[in-house]
Amino acid sequence: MLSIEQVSVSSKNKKIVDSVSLSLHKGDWYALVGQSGSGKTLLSQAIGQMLPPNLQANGKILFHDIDLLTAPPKQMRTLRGQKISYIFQDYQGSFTPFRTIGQHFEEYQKVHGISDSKARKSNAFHALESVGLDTSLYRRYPFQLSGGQLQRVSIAMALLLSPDLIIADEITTALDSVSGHKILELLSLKQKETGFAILFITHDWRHVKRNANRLAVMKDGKIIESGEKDHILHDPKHEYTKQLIKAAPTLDAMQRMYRR
Ligand SMILES: Nc1ncnc2c1ncn2[C@@H]1O[C@H](COP(=O)(O)OP(=O)(O)OP(=O)(O)O)[C@@H](O)[C@H]1O
Repeated sequence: MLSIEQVSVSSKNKKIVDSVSLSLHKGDWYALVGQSGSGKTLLSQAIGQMLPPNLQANGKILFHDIDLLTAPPKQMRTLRGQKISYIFQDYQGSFTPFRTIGQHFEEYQKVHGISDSKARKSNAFHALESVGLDTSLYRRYPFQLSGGQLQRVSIAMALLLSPDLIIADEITTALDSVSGHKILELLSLKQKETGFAILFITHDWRHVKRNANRLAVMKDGKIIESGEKDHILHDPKHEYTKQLIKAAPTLDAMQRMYRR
């Protein structure tokens, strides 16, 4: 479904992401892990032509045979939301404070060509319910919702048009661990229902272990190890991967806590 081939991201004088290749298949939960500043976010932004203007991506990113790096902006605007959706860590920044949740749903659907206002409202209500939220939230303002509720609204919106690919960048970082865990359970449930693939950027090995089926480890702009999760967790080849795994000693303790 998504094939990233030899992709680099550079500024005027520096290559930040260096010849990265990876591919996602339908239903994959693909974790992208690695040190801070290794280029995970920039790689994910390159997929949707969302890079900051001072950065340039090279290589090929094929999504159902469309090269996303060269697709015209109009086509990208349609693809984003309908086929590829982003969910961010900074969910608060995704909402305009003086507009209700309902107005956000309205705007999102209008942009994507849903012209029937009754259908838009019913879609929004259904989307809220599908992520376990009460439809009364439709009339509320973002500041009247908790962090976990707002991130649920982001997920409802991201899934509204049934995309094939979700790009989730540190989506639980700003939440407490129980809310974060619930958000990932929700995403996993939705993935089972609809079969989207997810590129899941995280620092948290607990989430990798629980949710991912495949993963890639990035360091200094390069992928140093990738493949099946079980394989890498049990037999890491690269010293840096071994260190990352070792640095998550609370893993088993946390799992015991979740099971309780
Ligand atoms: N617009 C930009 N111009 C120049 N350098 C940038 C720009 N945006 C990010 N960088 C640099 O590129 C590197 C990679 O950033 P990126 O945000 O992709 O890292 P990351 O792996 O996602 O890190 P983290 O895990 O901390 O979010 C960092 O050193 C960052 O400072």
